Amino acid sequence: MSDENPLQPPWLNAPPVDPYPYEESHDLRTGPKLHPALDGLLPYVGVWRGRGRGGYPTIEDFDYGQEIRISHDGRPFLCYESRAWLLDEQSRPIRPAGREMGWWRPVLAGDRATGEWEALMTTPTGVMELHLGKRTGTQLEFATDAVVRTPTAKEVTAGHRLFGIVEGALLYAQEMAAVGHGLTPHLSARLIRVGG
Ligand code: HEM
Repeated sequence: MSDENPLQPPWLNAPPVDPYPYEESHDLRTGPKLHPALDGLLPYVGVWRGRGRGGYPTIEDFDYGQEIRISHDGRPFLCYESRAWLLDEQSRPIRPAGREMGWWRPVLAGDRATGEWEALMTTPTGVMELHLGKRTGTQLEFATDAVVRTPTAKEVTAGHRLFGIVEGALLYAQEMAAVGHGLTPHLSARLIRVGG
């Protein structure tokens, strides 16, 4: 065992680094060139805003607003960021709701996209879903291969998500198996492009 303090390594005296030197973008007109393996999901890259309706057998139905940003940095994966908030009857915000961060990864054969995708999606409520999916046209269907939860998270055991681009809008429907129920709808929404 070294008696060196791991928080005081000898290289700490090296010069400081410049800010992160690479670009990422949700706008295909700027930033790095989209990796060709992402071409199939090119219409998803952007910032989206819209409304959705949610529910579950155990809770009251609710309306929500949502923003989703799908971006890339030139490498063969997409970054997925979502924030949602609950809406009252006048579409005024009630409170923040689901947030999610994820990575969508095309499965490659050599350099070429196969149409199959992998996704890792994480929530601040302690749930991490690992999805396997397939693209058909601009439609993307994901189903969980595994769900990992922190000890205090709600019991989520499976998920299924369908994404599509319909007349320029992003639509999705999300089902989950949770708190003793099998796969049952939780969310569906329609978002329009507001950036990118
Ligand atoms: C647009 C994003 C989302 C919104 C607006 C949303 C909204 C809600 C609302 C309003 C509830 C009722 C409890 C509460 O008021 O907090 C709820 C419960 C729940 N949501 Fe979501 N949710 C979202 C995303 C997700 C995601 C991504 C997951 C999967 C990990 C998830 C899993 C659950 C679970 C397990 C419950 C608890 C059900 C129960 O205990 O009966 N939600 N959600």
